[in-house]
Amino acid sequence: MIETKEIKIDGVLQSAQKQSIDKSAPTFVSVTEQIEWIDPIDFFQAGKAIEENRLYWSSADQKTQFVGIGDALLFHDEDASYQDLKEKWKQTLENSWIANPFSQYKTGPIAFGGFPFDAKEKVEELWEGFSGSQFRVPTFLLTSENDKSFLTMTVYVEQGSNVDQLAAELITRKNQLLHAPKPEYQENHTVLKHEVDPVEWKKLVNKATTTIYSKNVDKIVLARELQIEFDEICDIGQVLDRLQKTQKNSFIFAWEKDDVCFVGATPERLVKVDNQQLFSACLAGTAPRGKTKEEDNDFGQQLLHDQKNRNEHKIVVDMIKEAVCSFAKYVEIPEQPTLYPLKNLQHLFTPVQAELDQGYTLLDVVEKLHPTPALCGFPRESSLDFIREFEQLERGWYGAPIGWFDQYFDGEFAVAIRSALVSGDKATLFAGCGVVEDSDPEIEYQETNIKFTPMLQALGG
Ligand SMILES: C=C(O[C@@H]1C=C(C(=O)O)C=C[C@H]1O)C(=O)O
Repeated sequence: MIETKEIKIDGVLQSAQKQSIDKSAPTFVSVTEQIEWIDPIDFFQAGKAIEENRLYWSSADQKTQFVGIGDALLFHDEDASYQDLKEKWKQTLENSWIANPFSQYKTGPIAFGGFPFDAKEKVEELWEGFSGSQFRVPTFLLTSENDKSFLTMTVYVEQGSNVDQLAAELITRKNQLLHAPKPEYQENHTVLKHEVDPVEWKKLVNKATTTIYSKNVDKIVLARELQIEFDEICDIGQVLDRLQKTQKNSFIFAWEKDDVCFVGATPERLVKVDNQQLFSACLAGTAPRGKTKEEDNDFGQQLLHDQKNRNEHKIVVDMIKEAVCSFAKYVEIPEQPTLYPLKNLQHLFTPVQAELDQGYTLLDVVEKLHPTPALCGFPRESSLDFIREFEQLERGWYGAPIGWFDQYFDGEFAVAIRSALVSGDKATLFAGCGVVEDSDPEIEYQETNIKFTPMLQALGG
């Protein structure tokens, strides 16, 4: 890996080509520059004009946004192996040329993507383009942080590449993206809404409670689907804009592939690693928000003292604690949960902090944590068996790790809930909830209805 501060694209490409010739192998090139501030969603919209896959990520504190356009590199692994991904990334970086004077700002070569909830699930029509795990390093990556904007361009340079032409093409497309006219946001309107078999779903909740009662299972998380149709092709930029404005304390994400886009606003951090500092979160146990301050406070206090929700939450805390302990010398977890307020509901929340032992990376932790009992149940194998056998829906990337990592394997993954798969004028929304011994199907059904709300509203429903 060569790292320089020289950022003139033609100079960098020429140097990289010399390296390709010396090593008889293509060089992975990444060049970062600071640019004038640009609105991330405008940049995302401008990406539509150059007809390349787009992606979007906003941290839950809304201080960092990433927008990616194009695929400089795609890791697609049907087996969704975490270790293979780690190895492929290391190999890619071995023969690379990284020109980045701004590496402290989450810039440079960064891979974005997701894993399936269950790598053994058969991929049917709905999730067709999203089989296995897929990670992409965008050709153009906008990093927006603390009111500063940076652009990282990434390409492969081969021994025989015409580097002058390559540089000229990159500059043309970059100018198209940066100087596009302010895009018009198209209003999305939902014209049809179809809940997939709510009666059957409630029966499934009953079946889960019976199984929990009679067998050695403590918790099973069950999901359901809501299908909608729009009067026109859905504008993802509009959806992101609404999510960004309404869903505080949430990671906002979009990962587009060939006109299909997985988009959502999830409150649930799986894990973040920054310079071996690890941050995870336990989020399970749900109540609605109140209409008045008093009612809201009452709902929150009831949730904090509700034994059913506290049990559901504790299962998640115990598992995450055990998993993180296997990678870290010390782990800090408060004794009692607090409330995590969202626009439409509130959750029980326990933060987790640790120092990751040398030799382990973000991807090792993601592999160990997923699926947590917040999305699968407990014990993992028995609840997964139940989901595989009885849940009537293809989870795909729903409920699975989605996120990013940089050249040092620093990065962040969230759990892809409160999400929808949008394809043209149709979308499928997903929501689930933890079922325990004393769960009531009607109450769980109502809880999933509230969990659909943020996406439904952002989609114009
Ligand atoms: C499964 C979902 O949410 C999860 C389940 C929760 C619960 O059962 O209380 C709370 C937060 C999430 O961990 C979802 O939103 O689809």
